[in-house]
Amino acid sequence: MSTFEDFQLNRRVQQAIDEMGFEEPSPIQAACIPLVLDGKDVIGQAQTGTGKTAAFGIPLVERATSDGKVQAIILTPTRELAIQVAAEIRKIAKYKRVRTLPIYGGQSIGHQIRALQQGVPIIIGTPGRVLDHIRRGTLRLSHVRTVVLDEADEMLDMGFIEDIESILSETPAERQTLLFSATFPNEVRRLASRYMKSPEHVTINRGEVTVPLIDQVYYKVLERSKLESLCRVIDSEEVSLGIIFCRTKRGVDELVEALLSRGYLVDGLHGDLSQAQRDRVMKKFRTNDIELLVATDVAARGIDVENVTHVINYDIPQDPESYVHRIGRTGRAGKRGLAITFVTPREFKLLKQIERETKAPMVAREVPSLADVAERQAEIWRNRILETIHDGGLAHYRAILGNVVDDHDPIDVASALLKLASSDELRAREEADYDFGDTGATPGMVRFFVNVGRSARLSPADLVRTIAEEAGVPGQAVGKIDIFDRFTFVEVEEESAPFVYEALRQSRINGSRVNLEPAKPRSRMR
Ligand SMILES: Nc1ncnc2c1ncn2[C@@H]1O[C@H](COP(=O)(O)OP(=O)(O)OP(=O)(O)O)[C@@H](O)[C@H]1O
Ligand SMILES: [Mg+2]
Repeated sequence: MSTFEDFQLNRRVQQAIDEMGFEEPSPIQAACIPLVLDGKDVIGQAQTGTGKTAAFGIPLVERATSDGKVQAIILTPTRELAIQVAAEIRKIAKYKRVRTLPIYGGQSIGHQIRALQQGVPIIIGTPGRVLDHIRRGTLRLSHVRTVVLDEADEMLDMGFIEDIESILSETPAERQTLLFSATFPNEVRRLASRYMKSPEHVTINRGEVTVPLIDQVYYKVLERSKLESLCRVIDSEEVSLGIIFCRTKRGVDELVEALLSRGYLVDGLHGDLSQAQRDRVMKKFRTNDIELLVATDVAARGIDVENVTHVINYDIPQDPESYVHRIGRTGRAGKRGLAITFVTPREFKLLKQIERETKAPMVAREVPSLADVAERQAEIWRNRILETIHDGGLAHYRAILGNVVDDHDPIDVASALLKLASSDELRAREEADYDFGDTGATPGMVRFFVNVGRSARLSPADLVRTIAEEAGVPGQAVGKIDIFDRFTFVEVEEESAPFVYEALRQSRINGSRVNLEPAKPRSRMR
């Protein structure tokens, strides 16, 4: 096992690394730091969250001198990543006092020009803005010794390749070129040789591209019940910090709206927002002022936020690479995480392809019923209570309780406090927001119109039993059944009606589609 001392770094660089709390180099750092210090070209591949930034950042800072010229340029695919990489390198450079500067679109160019005039040895930028400065003559790369492409496979992909080539052509031919990513499709490796001189290939994650600390599960969902499924999944998980990925910007906006109106602490991130908005959202997420970040793939690569517990692919990613990077926003730097993927019937093939290519099995899970969610929330609260008792320090609160406990049953007192603390999260199920109106049923019952495809071929008795099973309610809760011609009606006890409704509103029995809706009184054919 190596230590950072083995690299015999400048005392002030070592001091900064110590202060960052890095005790020993991660495998990619152990392998790459000596090579980069040596001036070699490197293609570095290691799993998400394993310290690739410092693997190039440390040697760049170590080698930087103060001659007022740009010595190193790091290119990233997104503005957020440029900002983050700049922040990490600034920490490494804290005592050696090497200047760094992020330059990216959406930020005042004048401000960047003034900063560049001060002479900055390490620049971190997005390709578009870097090219902009080159064309204005405000950024000269003729003394660059090292170019880093972070998320290299993405940078050498269609959307960026021309810009990258233009930028590289501004740098000296004898420069050092470094490529880093968690994924390197073969065609990218081949392409990369055009820009590099006999590169060293460092691959840490042999065989497995995803991080073993990330548990991976999937839920089969129907397109139209996705939102409901998402809420149930979130409610039955203890999500302290999560990222939800959507395919489109519009999808992000719509989901943010829907989740906000249901009381979740969320905000959205995508490329159509102003830079000020993007900065504000990222800041809220990093400081845990929101619990859920809904984002497009703009947040899929490189973003490092501490303690992200869950990544949810609300829309399944379009290729295995995107999957690897998205789920890699959790399970970073040795922590555990859970990756959840929603898959609709049409997308099932894609899921299997992702599973095959990442060689990481995903475990199937059932979307929890409302009863499951209620039980999970009760369990979460019970655990919170036990932890609070265990942590102690309750004397102050005991004093506040005063003689309330003398005059009232302590269980009543505790229950009242739970009601207050859970701010209605645990409200009784019969109080839930289900008003089926007058369905013309026997008192105490709700009458549903059931539409079952013919191919299901169920006898009335079987239908009643199947409905109860699907909804997870007692058999006797689903009562009388009337069949008039093609129309089937069932009566369900009021208390069980929401479960039956939620479970069978749209589902399948024996492979045949079922549709259930509250009956209208006049359709009661007596
Ligand atoms: N040697 C180390 N010891 C402890 N923590 C480290 C070490 N190196 C890096 N880290 C921390 O680990 C986290 C992940 O690092 P980083 O963002 O560089 O990962 P990455 O490999 O670039 O991931 P991705 O592929 O997602 O971009 C960061 O918070 C970083 O500060
Ligand atoms: Mg990274």
